[in-house]
Amino acid sequence: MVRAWFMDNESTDQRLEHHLSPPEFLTLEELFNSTGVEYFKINVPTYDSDGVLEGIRKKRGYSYEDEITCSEKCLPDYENKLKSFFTEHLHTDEEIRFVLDGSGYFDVRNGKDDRWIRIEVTAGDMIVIPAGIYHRFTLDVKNYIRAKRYFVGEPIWLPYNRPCDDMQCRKDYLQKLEVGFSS
Ligand SMILES: CSCCC(=O)C(=O)O
Ligand SMILES: [Fe+2]
Repeated sequence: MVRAWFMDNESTDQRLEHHLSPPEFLTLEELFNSTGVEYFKINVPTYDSDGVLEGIRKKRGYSYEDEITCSEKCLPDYENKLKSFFTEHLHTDEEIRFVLDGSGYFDVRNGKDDRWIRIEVTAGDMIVIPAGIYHRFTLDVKNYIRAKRYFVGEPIWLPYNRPCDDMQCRKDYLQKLEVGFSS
């Protein structure tokens, strides 16, 4: 079961869980309603043949796919990449990740009050981070994740660091936040 929770404001190691005291968790429905983040459970041993991932890809038009491994050994320019992943930013398109192995945290801003929500992802978790939402990523204390990345058309990975509130994708996102998300 994927978990999501509101973060504390401690400036200790970003790889720690950073729970409030007492911890305050969100359900997937609460996460979706307050951020637009979507979640799919995929069975890693059978995803190639069971049709679940294929169905999502077809329905959403994901035409591009590749794989990324984040570990000190496998990721070129590791330190700088991790720094930029964890710098608050947004994209003009969805950020789609399907975790094959390892684990990590995607942090997204709560729509209502801008609080950080931490989403823990492990093998079998597929998340879709909407265009225009402020977010960031960090490895956890195990320092390893392997994930597939998807994209509609030619991939654009460019991050726009906060603040970039004048961008059209940000305005579109805020509009969806106001009227409510629909998948
Ligand atoms: C789990 S994928 C690693 C993070 C990443 O690709 C990103 O933040 O863009
Ligand atoms: Fe991102």
